[in-house]
Amino acid sequence: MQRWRGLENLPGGWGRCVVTIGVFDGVHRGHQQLIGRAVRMARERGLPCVLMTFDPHPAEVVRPGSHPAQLTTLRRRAELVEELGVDVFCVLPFTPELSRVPADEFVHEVLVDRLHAAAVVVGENFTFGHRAAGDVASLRRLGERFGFVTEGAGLVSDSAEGGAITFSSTYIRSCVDAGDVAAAARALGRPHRLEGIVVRGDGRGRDLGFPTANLSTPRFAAIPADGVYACRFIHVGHGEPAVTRSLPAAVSVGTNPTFSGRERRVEAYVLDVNEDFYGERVALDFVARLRGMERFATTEALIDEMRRDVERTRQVLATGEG
Ligand SMILES: Cc1cc2nc3c(=O)[nH]c(=O)nc-3n(C[C@H](O)[C@H](O)[C@H](O)COP(=O)(O)O)c2cc1C
Ligand SMILES: Nc1ncnc2c1ncn2[C@@H]1O[C@H](COP(=O)(O)OP(=O)(O)O)[C@@H](O)[C@H]1O
Repeated sequence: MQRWRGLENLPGGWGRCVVTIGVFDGVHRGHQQLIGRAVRMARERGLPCVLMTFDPHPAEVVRPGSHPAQLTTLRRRAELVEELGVDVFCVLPFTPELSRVPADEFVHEVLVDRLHAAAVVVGENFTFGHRAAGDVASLRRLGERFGFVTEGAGLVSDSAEGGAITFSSTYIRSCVDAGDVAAAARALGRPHRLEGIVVRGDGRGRDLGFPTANLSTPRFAAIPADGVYACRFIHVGHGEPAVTRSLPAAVSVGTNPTFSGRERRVEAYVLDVNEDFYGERVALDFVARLRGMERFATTEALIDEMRRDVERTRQVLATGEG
């Protein structure tokens, strides 16, 4: 998969392509169907499939301070869409100028002049251009004029829930925010992943018998509600070839009220290992919520509960999808 930032450096002799456009935060099951459709159309026509996305999130540019919690970093989004068969991951820097480009001008300049779109695939609720004036109908009209096909794909619902839940990034953010990581995983088609770098904490964990890797997370990362979770701890080794390990972990999200902490922390006790993770880039896949964050009267009571958390983590990950 090629990765482009902006449209200034397209390869020479760039021909036609199939384009799908969106923020695609989470690359959830609805996104997966849409992208799958674009990839199939591209294959049928013998053309490359270009996925166009934006950075930063358009909401932040249109209404500063309104950046939604981010389900996937740009790097993770690229990884996930590559698995779906996308040929080009194209990131358009979303600037105030771009937000003011009228819909028809965006189509003409970006989709037609630059990308030479033969087909454009978007969700049926897709809007674009200044004041979100462009929609699937206007895209279709412009496509007839400029010679590309438009496909407005239907939104995908969860059949297990009787179609009551339509998959969307907003719905998944609310699941994560409420700590319902199982519902988030159903909508994503995989557990919600939080990435981070391991930093120093208060140096207390080891004395408790549970050293924890404290994660420093990206600025807008979607962090599950305070509580204790069974997770998979993902660590990519430094060897050649790099080996990725997925280890069971009991994870605490919260301010450590037992010790009257103030900062909200994400800490992972990785089961059955004793290893230095400081400075490492790691990730947590949130599989199940075990309980809420509690303030214990004594350190011993906390330790007893952590032992139970570890046992439940073992059980959940042995029987579940983890
Ligand atoms: C599985 C697990 C469950 C935890 N549950 C709680 C809890 O309910 N209440 C609390 O105050 N701290 C809880 N903690 C956080 C500990 O207080 C924290 O790991 C300890 O203070 C070490 O902090 P440090 O890594 O900054 O040294 C939990 C930690 C783990 C790993
Ligand atoms: N099983 C383990 N799970 C998590 N971290 C571990 C484990 N074994 C060793 N460590 C290391 O110990 C550190 C945590 O020790 P801890 O006493 O909790 O200090 P801190 O407060 O700095 O996190 C981790 O950052 C990691 O480098």
